[in-house]
Amino acid sequence: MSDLAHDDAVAARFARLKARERILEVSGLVKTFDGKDGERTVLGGIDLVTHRREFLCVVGPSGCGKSTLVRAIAGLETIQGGEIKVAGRRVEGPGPDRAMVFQGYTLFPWLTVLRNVSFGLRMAGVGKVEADRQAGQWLDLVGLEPYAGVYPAQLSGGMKQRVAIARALAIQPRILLMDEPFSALDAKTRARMQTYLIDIWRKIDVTVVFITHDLDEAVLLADRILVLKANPGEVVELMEVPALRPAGGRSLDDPALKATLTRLEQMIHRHEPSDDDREAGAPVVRLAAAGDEVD
Ligand SMILES: Nc1ncnc2c1ncn2[C@@H]1O[C@H](COP(=O)(O)OP(=O)(O)OP(=O)(O)O)[C@@H](O)[C@H]1O
Repeated sequence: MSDLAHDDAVAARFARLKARERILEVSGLVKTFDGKDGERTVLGGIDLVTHRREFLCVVGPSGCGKSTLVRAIAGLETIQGGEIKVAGRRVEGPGPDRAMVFQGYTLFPWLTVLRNVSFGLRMAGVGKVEADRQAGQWLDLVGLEPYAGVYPAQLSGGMKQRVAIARALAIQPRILLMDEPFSALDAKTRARMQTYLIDIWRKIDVTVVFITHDLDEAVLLADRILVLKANPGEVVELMEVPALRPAGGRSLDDPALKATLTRLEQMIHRHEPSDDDREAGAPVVRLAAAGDEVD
């Protein structure tokens, strides 16, 4: 594809995305916490619109409020200003239209894989036989049907996260909220999980909000990337990733993705905490950059 045809195809893709229904609308979101030195504003007025079936990544320095934002969308935090709407309805607390997957393995160790996945369905009043049938289908989707009868302790880290994804999706949420779900996994497993997740997301009607520290992961996965800065957490930019989704998945060799990555790194570098912040005891913040691994 020529550069121009590629740019046109990307523009058409974003036009289609933005024509879709608004699933998540965050306006003027303010979140404060009481600390020993008084009230601290963690999120200082966040505005964000995410469309149906969009894949949104959230990046920003440690402590900028990524988890707090996602927890607020989940309905797990009281907010001090603004509002959050999911499919047009104001969020007042947790609900089945939103499901979460965390970094740590949060499966119930005393339940089999199948029962872990059917748990939410049973809680929602679905009968045992039907809940198990549906759970089996979700396990099939994440490629773990053969492990239905085993216990989480018998699974690898990547498999546990696939079960956690199946469990979250089983209640058919509108939004899947993922807080650094792959960051405890080794690089190879993590790459495989990214591919699995994109395959699953393509097959079902769900909008993903995915927090990551890893900018490579963000450009490989996202339609758009929400870049936050810290103290207080505010939106720096909602960046469109100018790439299509080829059948074999995106590659960091794609010049458009390389350029996006460079721009992201520069943007985050500009918003890193100053020496004054560091001296004041704020956590030293940086994101791992491509080609900058420790050995
Ligand atoms: N329950 C709480 N009480 C007081 N302060 C809190 C609470 N939860 C979070 N904070 C503070 O709010 C700020 C934002 O935290 P949050 O975990 O949302 O950031 P983050 O961007 O997800 O960080 P990280 O990348 O390190 O996970 C931090 O300074 C944190 O200490």
